[in-house]
Amino acid sequence: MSGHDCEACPVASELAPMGMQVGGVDRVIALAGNPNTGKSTLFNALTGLRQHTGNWPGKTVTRAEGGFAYDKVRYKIVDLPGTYSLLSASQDEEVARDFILFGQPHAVIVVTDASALERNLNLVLQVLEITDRVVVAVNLMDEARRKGLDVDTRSLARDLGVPVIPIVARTGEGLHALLTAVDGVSSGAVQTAPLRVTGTPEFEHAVRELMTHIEAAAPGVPNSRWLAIRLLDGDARVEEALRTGELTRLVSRQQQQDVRFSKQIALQGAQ
Ligand SMILES: Nc1nc2c(ncn2[C@@H]2O[C@H](COP(=O)(O)OP(=O)(O)OP(=O)(O)O)[C@@H](O)[C@H]2O)c(=O)[nH]1
Ligand SMILES: [Mg+2]
Repeated sequence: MSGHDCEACPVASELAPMGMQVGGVDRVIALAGNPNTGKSTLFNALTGLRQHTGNWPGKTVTRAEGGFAYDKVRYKIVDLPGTYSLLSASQDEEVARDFILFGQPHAVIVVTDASALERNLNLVLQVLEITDRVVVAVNLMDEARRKGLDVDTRSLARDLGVPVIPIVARTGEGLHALLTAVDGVSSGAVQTAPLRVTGTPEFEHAVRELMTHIEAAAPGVPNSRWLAIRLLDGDARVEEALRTGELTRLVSRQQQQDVRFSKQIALQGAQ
């Protein structure tokens, strides 16, 4: 991979207003997950001491961001607040949701607790509704093993349609496999097929109708289904993004980014 500077890449213009500095990095990734699943431990394991904290603009929620390089790719990693949902019921949830949706990170690692997977999957599914660039890290595998729990990450990966990697963030076990998956998903080389939850026929009908309107208003929008569901729920932030044209601007940037990825992959293939 070349020493591409993300200052000039499309994602930079979305991240700058969020107070992010993206100079000198190739890709931006985010860590999401329920509280206490080991996100910060993983963040520290990946970044060492190269981390900064600050507040989200206008919000009191603390943000930690840092950098690391893996396989010659320079990553910026953002540790999102721990949340049980992304429905913007609290500032933490809004920050995490807005970053995943509007910050458009190249990949989101959802950190889960191996001993409480079922409960953690709720958030995984919500993230999958927004983006297909997801890697699930099943953390605290040491604790699960101690409790005699067997986690079938292969079946889970097949069912969720995204890579699922067992790790022990505290000791670094599984981090190479995790970063290999992150590389594949964030470069676009690995295409995921995320599981999406469906509702009653009436609900699906309403969603489809709204999707048509959203896609007409913002052609090529990558997550019109999620946006439609949020609109049905009366989500003011999504409504505003549609009304102000913010979504349309995001779509054109996303398309430029996809072209950039294709070029990168072609270049890598030619080397
Ligand atoms: N045994 C074990 N403990 C871990 C592992 N990863 C994290 N922990 C511990 O789990 C606790 C929570 O870890 P954090 O990294 O603070 O979790 P978090 O997701 O950042 O928590 P919030 O920021 O509150 O959402 C800490 O006591 C960690 O030391 C692991 O792989 N194994
Ligand atoms: Mg934390």
